[in-house]
Amino acid sequence: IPACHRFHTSVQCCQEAVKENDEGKTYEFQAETRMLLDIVAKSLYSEKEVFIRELISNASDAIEKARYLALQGKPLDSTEATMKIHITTDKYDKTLTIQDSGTGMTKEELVENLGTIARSGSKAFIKQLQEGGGGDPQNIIGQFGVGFYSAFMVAEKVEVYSKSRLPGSVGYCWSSDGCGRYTIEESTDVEPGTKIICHLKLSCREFADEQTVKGVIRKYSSFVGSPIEVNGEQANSIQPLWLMDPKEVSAEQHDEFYRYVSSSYDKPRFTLHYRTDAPIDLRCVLYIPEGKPGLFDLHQGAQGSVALYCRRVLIMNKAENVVPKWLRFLKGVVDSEDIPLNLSRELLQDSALIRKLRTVIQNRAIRFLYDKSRKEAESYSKFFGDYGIFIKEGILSSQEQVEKEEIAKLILYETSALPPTQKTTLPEYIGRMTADQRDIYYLAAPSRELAESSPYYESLKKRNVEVLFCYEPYDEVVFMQLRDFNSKKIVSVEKEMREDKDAV
Ligand SMILES: Nc1nc(Cl)c2cnn(Cc3ccc(Br)cc3F)c2n1
Repeated sequence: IPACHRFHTSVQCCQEAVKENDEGKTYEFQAETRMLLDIVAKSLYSEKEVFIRELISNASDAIEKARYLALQGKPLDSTEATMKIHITTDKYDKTLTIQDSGTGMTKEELVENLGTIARSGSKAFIKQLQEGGGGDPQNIIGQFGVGFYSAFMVAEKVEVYSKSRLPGSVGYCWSSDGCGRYTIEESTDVEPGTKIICHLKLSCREFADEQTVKGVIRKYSSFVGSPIEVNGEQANSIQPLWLMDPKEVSAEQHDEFYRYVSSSYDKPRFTLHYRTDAPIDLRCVLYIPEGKPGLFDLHQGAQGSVALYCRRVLIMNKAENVVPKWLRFLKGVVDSEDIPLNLSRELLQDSALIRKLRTVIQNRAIRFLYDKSRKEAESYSKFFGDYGIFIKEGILSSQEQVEKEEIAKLILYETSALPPTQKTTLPEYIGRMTADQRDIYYLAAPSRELAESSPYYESLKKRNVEVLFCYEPYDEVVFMQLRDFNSKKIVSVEKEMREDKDAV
């Protein structure tokens, strides 16, 4: 036991007051630690069920660590059998037990992993939390241990049996009711690793039901690295496609994964599978559906269907802010290690991290689609026919000219330079401009016939100047909003002619 616990002197003791009592030592949490743990246990999470995700994540990390140590040549029976997470439910005792054969905890770690919070400037963190700041408090709550405390959202008592795999370690039993006091004592016949028994509150007894637990695992932990068994039956199985090398993944695997993430029965029209580690760690698989968007999908408020993961663990299954609104037709998974694992819904809303993620994804999606418009003009044109409305919305809703022009690279229009139904992009129009032409011209008309017979068009035709045709009122608004592209003015032929006439 660290010195300060033995000789209880107010100056030295950094952590807990120690009171002797018959069944071993009872510790008190320091005030800050207790405040933070109360926040974690009461308000940090939007849904209580995430405690299962947190405990599984800690168990999985502990197994990963043990696997890593084994690779380092430390003596360890790293047979696959022990590398499982065993979950058992008992409806009669109202308990949920999660056991792992990971590295386990020493007595110090059992105490430290919760106590470190007090030392890592929790006052500032608590203030930030209480002010609801959108900051990224990755330092503390992403850390090992605090997620554990979410168990007290549903448990009136939690027992932790743990034995470290360090040679010569003995097993301990840590127990607490989550109200600031805990006991810790040596315990015999503890397996190496950690076993956590949650004695559920009466109001949370649903988590002693096997089907409920399996449902929560399927929702958040389908892709966790270690096999998870619930009452002896495997409960997670799906391969995290996004972590695989893009070249290794077959079209069939994408079809199956697409159906899983989009809970629909069609296939992906386009698949964007990529990873980057700068400016942020990001692995993602994004799909554009074969099917046309439904009226509901068009709806501004329609929830995106991109799920946000952190290290294979689901954080949010309809992460609205991860992709920009105009890309809400994308479906798939975004996984970033830079997201603190157990951030709640509220904290994720508009954090700087999410904004960075969104920008990276938007730029990559634009580049991907622009490539498609050049390499697969036919399928891109079909895509634009079905989804162009979203892209035009993107131009109208974006705040910066640079971003507007980036998105504008994706729009297709009919043009006087190509036969009817063939379309061009703005960059292609510019590629055909003659040296003396300064502006990009467009003409709004209800149809091609009317456009070509318009007097405005006649004069430009004579001067052999290319004119873009737009038949929807919406398109005209897009051009008026866009104003410039690639430092060329976008000019309506009508206005141009009127000014000339006025000028004459
Ligand atoms: N499963 C597992 N395995 C390992 Cl190695 C660790 C390390 N920290 N934690 C979180 C934690 C921290 C303090 C207490 Br008390 C309990 C608890 F689960 C772990 N959980």
